[in-house]
Amino acid sequence: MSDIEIRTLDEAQWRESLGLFRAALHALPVTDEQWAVGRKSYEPGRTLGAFRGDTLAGTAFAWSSDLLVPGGGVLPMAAVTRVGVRSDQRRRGVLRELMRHQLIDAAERGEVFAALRPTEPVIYGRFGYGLATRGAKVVASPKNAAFRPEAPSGGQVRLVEPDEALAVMPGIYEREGRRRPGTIARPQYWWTVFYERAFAAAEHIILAVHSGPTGDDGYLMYRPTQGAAPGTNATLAVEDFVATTPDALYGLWRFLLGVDLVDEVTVWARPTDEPVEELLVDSRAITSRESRSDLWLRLVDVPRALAAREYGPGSVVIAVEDPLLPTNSGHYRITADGATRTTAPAELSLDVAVLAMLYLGTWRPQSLADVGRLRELVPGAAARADAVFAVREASWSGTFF
Ligand SMILES: CC(=O)SCCNC(=O)CCNC(=O)[C@H](O)C(C)(C)COP(=O)(O)OP(=O)(O)OC[C@H]1O[C@@H](n2cnc3c(N)ncnc32)[C@H](O)[C@@H]1OP(=O)(O)O
Repeated sequence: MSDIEIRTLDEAQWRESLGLFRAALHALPVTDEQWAVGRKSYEPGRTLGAFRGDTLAGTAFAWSSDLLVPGGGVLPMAAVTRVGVRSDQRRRGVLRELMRHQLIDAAERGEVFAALRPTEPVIYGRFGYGLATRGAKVVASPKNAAFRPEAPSGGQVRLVEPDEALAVMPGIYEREGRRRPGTIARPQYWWTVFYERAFAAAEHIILAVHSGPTGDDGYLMYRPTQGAAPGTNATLAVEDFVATTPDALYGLWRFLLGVDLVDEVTVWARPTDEPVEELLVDSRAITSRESRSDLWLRLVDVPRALAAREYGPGSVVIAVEDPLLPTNSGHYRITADGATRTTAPAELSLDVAVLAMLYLGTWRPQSLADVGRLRELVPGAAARADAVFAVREASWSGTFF
């Protein structure tokens, strides 16, 4: 019997919970001024507190969001964040209780997925989360970045102030930014944390909106950093880059690489399959492309999740093990026509966290079988599953939370 009690925290307790989370990340508590904006980022009913006696020992939070899956379906998802346990309460099961309650709560709300971005990759696999998308950090040197004559010319780019940004960017994101599997809904609370908070603190951020033939269709948010030594140029660090049409995407790249007095442009987490180098006469103007972890996914309702996505040719029967949410455990037949429970013998056997790694097509079943993450019970089944789970373009999330 656990000595930890999990309760849903009310509004009066949110600030203490945020203080605990920030302390877990070695940050100071928020000031009154910061809290005036920060409190607006809390969705009611979704902050959990773990109590040992009267002590708030740990906390976990989630926003109601959704996930776009291969084939275009959009299903409800808990976007989990602000997870922390007091340093003097650690490694005594507080996180385990929080995760268990949070997943049961998500299931009761009808959420098909939960997702997060961990501080450390070793933490969440045991709760059924797996790395489901990867992103590319792209670094460019504008000095050598001459564009090929056939590169898309792009439309108009205009710099905007915070008020206009907040009026147009959420709409652009929903209309234009949700095409790839792995992209998630950004609730109003998200815009509060990532934009309103930065605007209120007068942080140095620049916002640029791209317009094409049908209106606003992309935008950038970046932070310029002045070089430390006299006479050195700035670095532009892009943190949010939204565009779906190639014209908006490459028009924004053209704008970025054309800003004066800049030595380096870094773009955080673009999809891994965008050939930016091919815009340029000298492909080495893209000085590095680093693959990074993006979204960690948890299938909360495995039957609904499997039934929701589209599949490639072939068929395979998988056995899924989910000790934390045992109703998910069982055999599923997956074919180009869909996925259903079955009593047929399994050909592959895997943990629910490994299923999350396959679900958006980022990892091939065969390559995970090769490293022992899933078991091939029938020879050739993993290779068949490669074709079944394959996706047309790389899945990607691109939203930090
Ligand atoms: C989505 C997000 O918000 S990510 C942010 C996560 N928060 C942080 O990183 C802040 C700093 N760290 C912390 O607050 C805590 O150490 C936490 C939340 C990571 C872990 O909380 P704890 O209460 O100590 O975890 P708990 O005791 O429930 O551990 C559960 C299991 O995870 C393991 N575990 C927990 N944290 C870690 C870790 N950092 N590294 C390795 N293993 C870990 C435990 O050993 C235990 O293993 P077991 O399944 O073999 O028994």
